[in-house]
Amino acid sequence: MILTVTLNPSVDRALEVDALVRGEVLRAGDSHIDPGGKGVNVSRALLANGLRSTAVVPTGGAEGDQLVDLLKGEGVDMLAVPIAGRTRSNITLAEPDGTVTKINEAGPVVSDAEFAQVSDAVLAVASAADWVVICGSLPPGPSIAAFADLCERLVAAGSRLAVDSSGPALLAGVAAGAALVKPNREELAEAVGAEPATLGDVIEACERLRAAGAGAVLASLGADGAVLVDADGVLCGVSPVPVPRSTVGAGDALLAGFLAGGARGSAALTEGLAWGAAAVSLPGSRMPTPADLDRTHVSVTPDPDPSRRLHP
Ligand SMILES: Nc1ncnc2c1ncn2[C@@H]1O[C@H](COP(=O)(O)OP(=O)(O)O)[C@@H](O)[C@H]1O
Ligand SMILES: O=P(O)(O)OC[C@H]1O[C@](O)(COP(=O)(O)O)[C@@H](O)[C@@H]1O
Repeated sequence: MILTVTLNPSVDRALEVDALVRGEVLRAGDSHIDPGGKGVNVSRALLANGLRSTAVVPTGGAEGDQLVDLLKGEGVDMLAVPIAGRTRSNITLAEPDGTVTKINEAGPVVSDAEFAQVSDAVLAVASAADWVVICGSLPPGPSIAAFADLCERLVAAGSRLAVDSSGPALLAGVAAGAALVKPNREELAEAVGAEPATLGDVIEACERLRAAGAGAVLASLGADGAVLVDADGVLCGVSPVPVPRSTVGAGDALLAGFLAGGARGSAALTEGLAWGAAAVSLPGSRMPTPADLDRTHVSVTPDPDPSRRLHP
């Protein structure tokens, strides 16, 4: 069983528009409402592929109730911790060429007492989980020290911890000795203070995060695929998608596929890339099912060209 923890979940509304024009009334085509937040999406992707997980989510207000209903509707096992604030709604505007514009709310304030309740709920069930996967932004309220403490307690208790977050929260996961971190390109750049231009730059940045405490680094690079750096060495892979439809949740699908594939080596990276590519081909933040997965277009190599330039 995988335990996902989304400290700042959301109700995600995706609208398809012909073209984004500032100051105009835009008429939406298709629209979707999905339960959202990065850990929630990992749980949804695992479930879509027949794998068990439990999603820990602080929830509050009408949107919190809606999130719980949406998760129930999809059959996601959850541990909802009530909070006083209102769960956020995030909006995605998707254009036909695959361009996605997202508006993410900051989210409700989570008080110290509420964060302690969430932490206790996680720690109470963590020992039964194969992985504890903490994903997404931190809500306003909890200090980085409190988040770092949760990560450290999980690692000390012997949990395999994965962290997919940004900024100080990502670095706290690294310093706590998370078994896996999953930064995207921007998060990696922020973590090491340098914008990667080549595959070699990405590999070097991943090695720096490993030196700082992370067991493995799975760096997702959008259309440039993903790089895995762990104790076994380096693997790079791509899975081209001719016409991306919505990249929302692609990183979450990649992470879920990587975990489902055993979290190690070429097979796991292939699985992650297949799930990521499939998510990009689906509308909104819909997570791929086995019927959506095509592993034949994935290529993974242990011997990448470090001078290969990333898309600008
Ligand atoms: N334009 C794209 N074409 C093909 N695959 C993509 C594209 N965008 C994302 N992906 C796939 O989804 C994964 C995660 O996307 P990325 O944008 O790096 O993560 P995040 O959603 O966390 O920002 C990538 O590693 C890749 O496998
Ligand atoms: O916690 P954050 O960073 O604000 O992100 C939350 C958003 O990320 C998502 O999980 C999508 O993730 P991606 O970044 O992988 O596209 C949405 O469901 C959610 O609205």
